Amino acid sequence: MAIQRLTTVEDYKGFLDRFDTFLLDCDGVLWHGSHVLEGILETVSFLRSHGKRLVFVTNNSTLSRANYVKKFERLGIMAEEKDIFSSSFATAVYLKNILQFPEDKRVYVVGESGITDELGAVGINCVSSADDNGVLMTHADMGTVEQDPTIGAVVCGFDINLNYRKLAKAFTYLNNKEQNAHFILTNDDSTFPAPNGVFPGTGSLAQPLIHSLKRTPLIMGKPNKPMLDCFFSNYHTDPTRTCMVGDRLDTDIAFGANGNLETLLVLTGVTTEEEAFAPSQPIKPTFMIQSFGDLVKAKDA
Ligand SMILES: O=C(O)[C@H](O)[C@H](O)COP(=O)(O)O
Repeated sequence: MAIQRLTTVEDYKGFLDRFDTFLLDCDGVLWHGSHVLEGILETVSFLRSHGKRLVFVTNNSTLSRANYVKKFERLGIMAEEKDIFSSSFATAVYLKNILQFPEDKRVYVVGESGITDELGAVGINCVSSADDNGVLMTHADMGTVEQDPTIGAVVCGFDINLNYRKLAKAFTYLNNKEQNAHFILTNDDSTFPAPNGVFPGTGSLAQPLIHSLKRTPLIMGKPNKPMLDCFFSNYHTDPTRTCMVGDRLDTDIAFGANGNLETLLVLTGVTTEEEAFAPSQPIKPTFMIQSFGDLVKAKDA
């Protein structure tokens, strides 16, 4: 099916009339870091005033839902925890409900507070790697990294303070065949969208572990099945009236397509128009728009 390009006020109005619920990716759609993209605040208010439901679906694991609420508020967007669905939350739900993670085991977290907070909120004991932030490792230290029999899983998310000491610990826990700890990535994004371009993302940061262990981790985030299953068990939306909006074909648009939803690609993030239209591109959005913030122009229709 050809991608429907939305460019006129009539296109925007026709598009909005088709849906009641929008699942919105965050980085690259709403904001870059702490910079809200043009027209987003107005579009969010306009959609809500017309009874549209907005759910924010993000692979970014660095904040808990409680802290996302604060971030949204700081940026001028009202949101409640129930409106936010993140890869950290999905990881916590998965460990608790699907793996029934044992109470006497702990999770070693290579990542930021979003993961430890969400795991803690469902009663899972964590060992945060944040204690090793900025702690350099020497060759002599290599003999000091010890096994920890209480570790039942290692969860890796985005970690701006990733270092060799954290990798050495995660490797040691995961390499113990008897312990057989679960290996979970919050998401597999190759790049991380920032205000001035893209940087290595969670999937790239986890490569040293994947390569050295020769183990395939379970990947929670978009577009993978665990996130999808977790989403549909937590939110009951009519799939025919729900649209997934994102800036990446390989995560957001694939996520929507895997859930049989229609999709809208925005061009304010990672995927370019050329990539989306490339004949060799297997993942195609239903719709494409320059920016989600353009939709407020439907007011004038
Ligand atoms: O590497 C990452 O963690 C991701 O690139 C990033 O956090 C993506 O978040 P999203 O676009 O799903 O909001």
